[in-house]
Amino acid sequence: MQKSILITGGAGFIGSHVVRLFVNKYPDYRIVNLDSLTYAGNLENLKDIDQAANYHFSKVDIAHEELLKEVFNDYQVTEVIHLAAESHVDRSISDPLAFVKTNVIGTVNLLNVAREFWKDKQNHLFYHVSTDEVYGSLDEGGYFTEKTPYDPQSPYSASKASSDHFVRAYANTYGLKTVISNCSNNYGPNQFPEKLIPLCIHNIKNNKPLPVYGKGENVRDWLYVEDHARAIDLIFHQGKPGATYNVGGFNEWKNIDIVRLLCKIMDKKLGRKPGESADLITFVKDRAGHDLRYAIDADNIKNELGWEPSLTFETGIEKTVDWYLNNQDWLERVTSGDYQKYYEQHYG
Ligand SMILES: Cc1cn([C@H]2C[C@H](O)[C@@H](COP(=O)(O)OP(=O)(O)O[C@H]3O[C@H](C)C(=O)[C@H](O)[C@H]3O)O2)c(=O)[nH]c1=O
Repeated sequence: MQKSILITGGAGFIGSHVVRLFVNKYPDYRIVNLDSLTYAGNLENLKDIDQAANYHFSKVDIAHEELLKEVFNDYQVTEVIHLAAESHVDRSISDPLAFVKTNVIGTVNLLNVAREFWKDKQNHLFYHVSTDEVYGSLDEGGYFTEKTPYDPQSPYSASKASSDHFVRAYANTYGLKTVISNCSNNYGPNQFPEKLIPLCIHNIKNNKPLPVYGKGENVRDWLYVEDHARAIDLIFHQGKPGATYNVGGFNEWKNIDIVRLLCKIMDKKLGRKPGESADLITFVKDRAGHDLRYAIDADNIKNELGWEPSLTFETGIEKTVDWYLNNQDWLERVTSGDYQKYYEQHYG
């Protein structure tokens, strides 16, 4: 094996796309997917590659240092791509400690195990996959660059900012070779339907209200998840040690416009009258401390590593809607919580 890469959170949304890309593209790498299978982690997301010779799965929580040590030892881990995280802002508002436990303590555990296990630190890489939310909230103008000061506003973004700081502190203090990327909102197949896009697709299909927070004026920059996975591949192989890379789609949308677009696409696909699904739009109480706008300047990764989004938003959103409509059973299973049982019966 050329490399033995531990990918944490590999059963989650972004993680599963990264695991698939690495397993298929690098048959000479051992890919170890480490995931505690919380509500948002689902091995069914990987059923197309889980029989591959270079794929391994380990059900471990990153908050459990002793078990992490065993995994490093069993698989002789040479690199880490760390994606495991609690990621939903609304959940962080109702349960901040869960975010501290996984995103902060879990990351520090992982850093500790890596720095103890890797004797020659410069031969190994610890890659932390993070979020643009660490930069805070923009008003109408400007973009987040790699130099924008951190200004996290939610318990979720505070926990991710903290984990970014720990990664940099371990590079500075212990000589760990690290890299960090901060990405904008992802969309695509396998996203848990608590997030805006899959939630709306699910609710439109089932004629349920589409909850738009506040006036729907908040802006997000959307990137197709496979394009994010491609960026992670490039950064992992070619990123400068110690560097930060911002990843984004140059694709800003107000929430209300995204929801209206989804209604329009789904009206057509479901054979509904134009405007029928939009009747489901329901303005609800705003998210506490709701960040107004995120927008990434992704010029640095473009100039340095030659990365750009490969899909237009029109293509990506069509593919995404089609995926959820063709995978209604997946949606039903993840929303009912039955998917673990289903996976064990079918693939376990
Ligand atoms: C679930 C939901 C959301 N919204 C609004 C709230 C946001 O302004 C926008 C997107 O919300 P969502 O929760 O899907 O994603 P963000 O809060 O922007 O955060 C996401 O993108 C970043 C980069 C991460 O790092 C997070 O992990 C990821 O969850 O729609 C609504 O109006 N109604 C709803 O029901």
